[in-house]
Amino acid sequence: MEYHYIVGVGAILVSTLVFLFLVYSFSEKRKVTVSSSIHVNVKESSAASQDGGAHIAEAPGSRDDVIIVGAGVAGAALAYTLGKDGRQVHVIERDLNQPDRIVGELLQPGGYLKLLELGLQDCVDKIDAQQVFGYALYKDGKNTKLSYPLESFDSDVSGRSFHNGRFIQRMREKASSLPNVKLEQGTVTSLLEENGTIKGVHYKTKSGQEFTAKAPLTIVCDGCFSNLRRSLCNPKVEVPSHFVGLVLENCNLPYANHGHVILGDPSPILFYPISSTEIRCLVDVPGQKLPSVGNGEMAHYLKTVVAPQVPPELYNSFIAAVDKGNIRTMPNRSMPASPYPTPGALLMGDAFNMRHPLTGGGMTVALSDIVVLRDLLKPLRDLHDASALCNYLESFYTLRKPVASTINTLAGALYKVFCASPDPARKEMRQACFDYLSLGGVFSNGPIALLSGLNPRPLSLVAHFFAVAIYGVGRLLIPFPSPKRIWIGARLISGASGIIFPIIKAEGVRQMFFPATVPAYYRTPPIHSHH
Ligand SMILES: Cc1cc2nc3c(=O)[nH]c(=O)nc-3n(C[C@H](O)[C@H](O)[C@H](O)COP(=O)(O)OP(=O)(O)OC[C@H]3O[C@@H](n4cnc5c(N)ncnc54)[C@H](O)[C@@H]3O)c2cc1C
Repeated sequence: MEYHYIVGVGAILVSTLVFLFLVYSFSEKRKVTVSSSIHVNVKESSAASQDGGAHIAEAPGSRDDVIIVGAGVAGAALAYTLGKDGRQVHVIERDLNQPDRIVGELLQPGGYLKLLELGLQDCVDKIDAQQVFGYALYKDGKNTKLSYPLESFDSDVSGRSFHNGRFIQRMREKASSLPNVKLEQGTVTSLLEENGTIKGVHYKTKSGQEFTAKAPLTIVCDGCFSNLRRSLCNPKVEVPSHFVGLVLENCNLPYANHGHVILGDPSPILFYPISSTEIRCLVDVPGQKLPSVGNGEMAHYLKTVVAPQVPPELYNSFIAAVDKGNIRTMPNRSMPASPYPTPGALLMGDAFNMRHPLTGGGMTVALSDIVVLRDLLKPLRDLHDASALCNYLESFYTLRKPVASTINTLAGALYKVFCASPDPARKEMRQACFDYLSLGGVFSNGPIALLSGLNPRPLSLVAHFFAVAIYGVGRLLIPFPSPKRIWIGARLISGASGIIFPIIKAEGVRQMFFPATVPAYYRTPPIHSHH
């Protein structure tokens, strides 16, 4: 064990030094320019303004400061936050009934800290939410427990898992309890654009009536299937896999109040509690195509391929859940943030940025972004000077990066490492990752602090990622390196680089590692805003 520790510590040191050197030389060579120009995709959004003619009624009482499209996790939290800061907020949500979905059920402790900062922590009360204290990781019949480093926090600080719809309903109620927040049911059909500035939205109520709502700032939070983001960003969506969701009843998790990740074949299987009596199981199915639920292929797949890999304590409940037949699926989408800063509008939540849900990071990123935006908007009394505001808010894209890019990169990289592969180098990397985390101490605390959002630092992420790779190589080469082992080791390192560097590149090297060198970082609030 001691020898493993020494290899591990050496691996961390070497990886940090090598990475610092690489980043330094990369950033010297490549001057990444962050465009400060205002880019509006006029073609797409002008269609919106054309039909914004006289036949559509203007919503009554439109003295709103902010329109929020969508009252999901991001929209509801944002509505409360801006409402509390005294803004007149108009939220338009397609369906105000309690959602029933398999997404957004595990809030990492870092996300809970953001709820605290926003004063929304009571939204996880009274919904039978379960505290989560860490993860259990399973591979080939072995398992290891990874606790969140929560020692220095109050006892209420932990992860929370719950029914997503209950959580959202609590946040919607809380937002609409503020007199200056108006929550309305309606479907936003398009953005209202005039000369490159977004002035509001067109929306339809359930009865088919069409309205226009106007406000100096429109924040689009219409979620992962966003229809409205097209004119506000360059959406490059990838769908590496799907999650298949089941609810297990009448069983206990091997580690109570922990998430369980099975490093399965072909890819990971997750379990976590969503109430005092229910356990969510999410089975990752790689690729674009899913076995059909309708014709029984999915049940067959779950019983023959997945069930044998489920921990024995959960096996019977897993089979019972498949037999019961309430099988839900969702695409696992990932999309780096790539906004066109547009006067009068902003994207937030999944409409803006997505990452693989393996690490349960989506809500934490959304809530963390809301804190950044709230702090930026706070000094502004008036939001009417759209272009000055847009210019100022470009700093948002850099200020959010340390947290968002760490969580995003970890999700993408961990998903790749955790998938089974016939390639011996990838197999070594996966095993090295499991063994590295099993070492405990700094080897598990560092990565779990990243995953939980408690300490999301990009440099720490890269250091641990390459430490895992170097640890894997060290074990291959010590004590007897053979040519074959050297070859596998070299492929392991190149494979690891091939996983993480493209993700970091998409996140933006400079914004991620040197945010203070991005000019927009220093934008100050516009001074003269006219009323
Ligand atoms: C399978 C899966 C599992 C996940 N698990 C987790 C997890 O455990 N932990 C975690 O932190 N994250 C998880 N995520 C990610 C998380 O669900 C999202 O990051 C989060 O829900 C984003 O919030 P949002 O407000 O952007 O979108 P949503 O919560 O989806 O809200 C969007 C809202 O907009 C409304 N809307 C859409 N279009 C319109 C329109 N035109 N007009 C009006 N309203 C509209 C919708 O009705 C909806 O209420 C998971 C994602 C997936 C796919």
